[in-house]
Amino acid sequence: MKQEVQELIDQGKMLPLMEEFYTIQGEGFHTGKAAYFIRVGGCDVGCHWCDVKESWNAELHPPTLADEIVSNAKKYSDTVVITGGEPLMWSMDYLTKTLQSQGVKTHIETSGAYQFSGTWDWFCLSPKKTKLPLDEVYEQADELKMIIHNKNDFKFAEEQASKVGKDCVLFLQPEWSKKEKMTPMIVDYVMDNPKWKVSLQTHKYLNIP
Ligand SMILES: C[S@@+](CC[C@H](N)C(=O)[O-])C[C@H]1O[C@@H](n2cnc3c(N)ncnc32)[C@H](O)[C@@H]1O
Ligand SMILES: Nc1nc2[nH]cc(C(=O)O)c2c(=O)[nH]1
Ligand code: SF4
Ligand SMILES: [Mg+2]
Repeated sequence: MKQEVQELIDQGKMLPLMEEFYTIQGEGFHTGKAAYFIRVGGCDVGCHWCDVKESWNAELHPPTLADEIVSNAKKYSDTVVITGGEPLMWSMDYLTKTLQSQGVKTHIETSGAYQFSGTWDWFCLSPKKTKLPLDEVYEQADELKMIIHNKNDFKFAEEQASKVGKDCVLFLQPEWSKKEKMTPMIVDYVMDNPKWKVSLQTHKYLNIP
């Protein structure tokens, strides 16, 4: 890669952009809210059930100027969701400051496995067993969204819930390929443990991005 491009990436002024789209937030606390999604490439957390494996190899996604991403995003929405891939693999400071300076709210979807950066109006933390969140990240979480793929994941969810702040909203979300089996178990679990809420990937039911 050219040195100038690498420098801009290091400064967070360029990011490997996989896709951007205006849709409805399908999951978690802000379900149902219109938002512009920015999907940044690169992830090595390695979830075997990941629903965007095409995002993993950052080299497949062209380095794109953050200023261009911002000027495009604000045409669509006053709320941007930055996801991936794993957005915290990259410095989010410049992108989020620029969005906020133009009156756009910044939301993130992250595993928390990389160094914290960015200024966030909403921080959704979705921890993974293969690469746990860094200690510094738990206190940032406005929302904890645990994916339930099998029964053992309830225990992991409780362990992770003990690490976030008391105002963090707690969600259990069925892993999509196991939803027929796990959703009824999540429903029972939430009725028995009402500090949790159910989150569904509603965009997949609606057949929207
Ligand atoms: C694709 S990830 C990208 C952001 C970040 N890498 C993360 O995992 O939080 C976006 C959200 O989708 C969730 N997710 C990914 N694959 C899923 C699946 N098969 N079923 C349910 N949720 C899934 C993740 O846990 C995360 O909350
Ligand atoms: N509609 C919609 N809502 C989402 N919420 C989180 C998503 C993600 O992939 O991060 C996502 C997504 O891909 N589409
Ligand atoms: S951390 Fe997120 S993007 Fe990375 S593999 Fe897991 S679900 Fe996919
Ligand atoms: Mg998704």
